[in-house]
Amino acid sequence: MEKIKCLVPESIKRMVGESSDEDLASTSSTLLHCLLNLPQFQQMIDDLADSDNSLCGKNKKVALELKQKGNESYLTAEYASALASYSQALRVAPMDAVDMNKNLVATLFLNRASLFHKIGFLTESLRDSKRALQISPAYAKAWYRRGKANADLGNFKDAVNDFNNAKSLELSLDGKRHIETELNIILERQKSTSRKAVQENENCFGHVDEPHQLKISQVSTPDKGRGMASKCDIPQASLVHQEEPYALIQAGGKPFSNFQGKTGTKESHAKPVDLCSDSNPVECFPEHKHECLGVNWPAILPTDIVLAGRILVKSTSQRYSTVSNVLCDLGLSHSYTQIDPESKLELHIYAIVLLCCLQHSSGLELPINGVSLSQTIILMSQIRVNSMAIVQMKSVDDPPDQFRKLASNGDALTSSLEQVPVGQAIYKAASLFNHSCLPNIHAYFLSRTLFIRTTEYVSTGCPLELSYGPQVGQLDCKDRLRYLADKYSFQCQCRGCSQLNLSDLVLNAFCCVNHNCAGVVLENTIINGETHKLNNFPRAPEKQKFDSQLQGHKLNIVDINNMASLVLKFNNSSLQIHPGFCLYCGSHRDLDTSHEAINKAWSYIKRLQEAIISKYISGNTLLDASRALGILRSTLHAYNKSVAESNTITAFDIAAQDGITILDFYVHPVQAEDNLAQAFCLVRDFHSAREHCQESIKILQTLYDPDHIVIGYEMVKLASIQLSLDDPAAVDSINHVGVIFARYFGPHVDFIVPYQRFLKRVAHR
Ligand SMILES: C[S@@+](CC[C@H](N)C(=O)[O-])C[C@H]1O[C@@H](n2cnc3c(N)ncnc32)[C@H](O)[C@@H]1O
Repeated sequence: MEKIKCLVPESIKRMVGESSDEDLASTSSTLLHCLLNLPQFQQMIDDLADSDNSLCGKNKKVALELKQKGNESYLTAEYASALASYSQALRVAPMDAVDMNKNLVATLFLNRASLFHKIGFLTESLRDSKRALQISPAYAKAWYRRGKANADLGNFKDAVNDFNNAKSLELSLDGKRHIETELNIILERQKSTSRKAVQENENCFGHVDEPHQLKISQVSTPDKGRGMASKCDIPQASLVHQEEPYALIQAGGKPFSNFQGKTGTKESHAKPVDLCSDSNPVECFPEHKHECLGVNWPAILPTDIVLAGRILVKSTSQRYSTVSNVLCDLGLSHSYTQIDPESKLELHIYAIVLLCCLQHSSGLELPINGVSLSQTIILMSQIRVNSMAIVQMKSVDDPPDQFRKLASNGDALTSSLEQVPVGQAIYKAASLFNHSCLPNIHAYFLSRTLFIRTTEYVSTGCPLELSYGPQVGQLDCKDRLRYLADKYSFQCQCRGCSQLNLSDLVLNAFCCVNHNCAGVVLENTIINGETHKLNNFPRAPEKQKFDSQLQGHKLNIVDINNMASLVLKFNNSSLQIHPGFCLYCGSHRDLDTSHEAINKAWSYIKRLQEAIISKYISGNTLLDASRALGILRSTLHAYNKSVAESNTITAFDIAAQDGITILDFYVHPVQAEDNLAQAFCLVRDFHSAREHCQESIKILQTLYDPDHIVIGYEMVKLASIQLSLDDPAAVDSINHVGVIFARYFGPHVDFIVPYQRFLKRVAHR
């Protein structure tokens, strides 16, 4: 891409960079003309779309390495990475390669089928085991896997047939016995439950009794375009929306500058594979040929572009359907005109590349001209703003086993309940939900189905808004605004970015030089954002301050308001904010000197981190780091996020002072709180681990709201540490976890957070 960009003449770059959506037909055809005359461009299309010129090429050795990598990732529950490795292996594995007496491609399909089953993608699991059987019809494990998928999909008759085939093909006696046992279980299930009931309970994850979609309607807003609002008062944790994807692909692909799906979680860099929503995906989407016939573009181009390709193929393969029909039908918003010139050029080039690839490899009957290109660019711009990353909880292993393992090691569970992206999709109706940094709804997925639930009581007429990524408590206002402008090209108008809130004031603040004062001192960059809020909403801050964040949490309002009045002094109707001056008592802090001190302190702490990685910690390194911590604590505000992060170091500090070597412990700032608890657990200092967890929960409750999901994740850790200490307070923590997760996932909590079931049982005992 970079090479091609460099070959585009400056005049065309300028024209494309300045274009609006109305100019697209002419800008794209000018660029098309230019690129088609470049031999380098022709070569690129050949490399991407011609299987003989395959960039990756078929290579058994590479396929075996990727298979091994996939197996390792699978074992460590790195499911997104395992999925990417198996899919890449499938692309490069020669069709006739043999590995351990089995066809390699069939084995890879089988491994991926097991993985899909694990993460709840039953249709994909069924499809991949079918593919394995097409290649190796006598593959007992593939029959067994297909039987498992069929059983969980409620297709009991097929499942029984598959298990019988597996049993007759299986050579080992143990294997036969195992299949026999599972077969009996399935026969029992078939007998005891009607097929309909099974489908409702398992395939639909038990949500059938829950009414939804009655309570919301589409509205038009002055500052955010169309949006969704409540038609009646909606209680907390109500299901307000449920939807299947319009188009879907596994998340990731090459990171494409600004182009990522909105998610609220991490972004994936896995390669795209096919996760189709159709029952017969291979036939429906010719680009799927890439997996076994060696076309490269779906593996090379960014996921958003491949998703656009999928929609184009789908639209043109349906009779009477055209791209403009699809654009009309989707009716999605886009922000082409607002995006930066560089991204506009990339979109133009990708549109040309995509249509050329589709024509070469899929026989797409779509002329490549200004009209089709401008439609493709609009489609890509829509995907950019509206696609969603499908995420699954990483730890989906049987929780009791994990706990048993931990218990037998004498450790507590401190692994985070991390979410991993497994797909990227367009949900047509859900695209109408606007963003808020203080969201009142929460989106989650069961397999590919999207669910949206209220996380607080929503009164009639209120907008229903979810977070596209950043939230109050996680980033300060300026960083959230920058993120949303970069990724989605809009200036956020949500209540979190337009009203004062405590988090934004303390997240990156300095403390007051006066030791008896808990007020905050802000820098210019933060003040600009906060003044913007005050200018836009000039009412007295007391009235609008933190209540909106705290609806439904009356007990804590008093605490947080007390905190708020401690950090800043409300001055009737105005708030005077000046860089370097305490918002409460007005004392002055020299910010330049403070910055110098902090940078120096961080350099000592980084040295300690390096020492920990090298597993040699000298006394001096420790002493310097401890002093540095003191400086950080006396310079930054107590609720500054970096102070919380610097606590991590204390863990190592104490551990190392106790003469304990910390093995294989890698410090990553983003996982600092996790690391801290884990470090204490590693050195069997569960009391300190508990203290840290409680402290970090206290900070997080102030930065977010007291029952935010982030606190739920921390509470799981606290509960597991308390269980290790036989601390009866574990029951309260577990109950609190239950309250928080029920708020976000309603009755689906057991599917999303399997630990929850186990924790509840322990609490009950
Ligand atoms: C996924 S769409 C949401 C539906 C959209 N409002 C519509 O009319 O189709 C995202 C777009 O909505 C607008 N939007 C969503 N949340 C917003 C917010 N908090 N502030 C300003 N604009 C917002 C932006 O234009 C953004 O690109």
